[in-house]
Amino acid sequence: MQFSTHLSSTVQTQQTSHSVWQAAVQAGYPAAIWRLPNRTDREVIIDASGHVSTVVMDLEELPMGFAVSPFINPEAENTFFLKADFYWRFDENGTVLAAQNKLSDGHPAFEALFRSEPSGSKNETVSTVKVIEPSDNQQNNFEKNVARAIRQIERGTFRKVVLARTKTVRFEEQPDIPTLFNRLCSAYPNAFVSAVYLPDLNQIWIGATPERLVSVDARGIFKTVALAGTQPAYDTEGRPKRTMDAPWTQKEIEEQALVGRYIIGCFKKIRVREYLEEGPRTVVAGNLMHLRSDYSVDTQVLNFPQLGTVMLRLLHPTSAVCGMPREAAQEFILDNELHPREFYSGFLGPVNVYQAEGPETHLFVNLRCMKLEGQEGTLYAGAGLTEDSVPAKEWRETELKCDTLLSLLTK
Ligand SMILES: C=C(O[C@H]1C=CC=C(C(=O)O)[C@@H]1O)C(=O)O
Repeated sequence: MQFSTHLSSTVQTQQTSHSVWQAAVQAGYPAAIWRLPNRTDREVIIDASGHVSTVVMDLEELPMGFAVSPFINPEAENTFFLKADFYWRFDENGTVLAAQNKLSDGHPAFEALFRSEPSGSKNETVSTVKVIEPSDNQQNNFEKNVARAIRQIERGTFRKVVLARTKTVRFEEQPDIPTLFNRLCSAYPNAFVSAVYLPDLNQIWIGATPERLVSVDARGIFKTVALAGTQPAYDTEGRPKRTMDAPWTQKEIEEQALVGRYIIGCFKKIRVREYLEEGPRTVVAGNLMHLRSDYSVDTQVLNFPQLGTVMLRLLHPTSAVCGMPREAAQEFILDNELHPREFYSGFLGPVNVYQAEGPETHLFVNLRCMKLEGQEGTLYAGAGLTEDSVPAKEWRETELKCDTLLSLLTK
């Protein structure tokens, strides 16, 4: 799809990622801001329809936009999609590198979004936050659920399940999302950092996830990963551990291997044998370390341009967030978890966004994230369980995962 590169000069050159985000939220337009792993530029999309519609994820057909999927989304047919009516790319200092606009002159969104002068970077602080510490009851319930899951694993109902929990925080006033976003970008350079405003739901989701679900770059290279196993990235004295020294238990090796086997099973289903597998290796994700295997396929050599779409439908939800076998694990999650996951452990990311060489899609699993509704934030974290799981250790693991965001909120 081609874009007009025209934007009124005020819109094109004077905006910052801060000001366009604020303008969209104030005017009630869906907006997404993101930074890809190991990149410095930030990208922003605003949907000028004022609503987020749902689409079937067909990467071949979809226009440029930003996808947000809930955890429960069979065949990815019910995915929220922000159309790129406005698109900007900024460098890390906020200079506009590219700006595109799909609307005709005089569209009411121009007026609503940019009627005032760009406000610049006002209020670059995150308001004071009160963490509602989980009660013993919450911890007990989670650990009871873990024990219940282990019994089901021993009975053979499933081999692995991922159980999640929430943690609530209250802000004195709505936090400044672009500031929080910038903090996440600086703290987690190899994460996918994003914030999405969904006015219909009155929610903002913000996070820094380490898990790529499906990417197809401009050269047609498909990528996915098998990520699992968790340990702190720092030793007890607070010194960073060396990845080569990270000790992994049999439980964690098996947990990650199950995710890898699941991905290979998906390739087998569609008779793709020409995939490259690298790893598993230890990777750092903020305050944590994981085991990760990387998979890639050259879709052009294979003459299989739909691979991204086909794999997305097969992969989501992977056994890194659901379990194995998938159906039994999902049933257990729906029956036992105390909070609906909503967009946590769904996927999100840019779709068909033009880069120098052509359109690219980069979808990530929505982990290490927070839902913000007014002044209340809900953090989500899950832990992969196998028969060797210890309930108290799994709770501790979810606490560490919540810290990825919490440590930056309480800074
Ligand atoms: C489910 C989460 O993490 C997944 C990704 C990496 C490691 C995981 C684990 O060790 O359990 C989880 O499978 C989460 O962060 O909420």
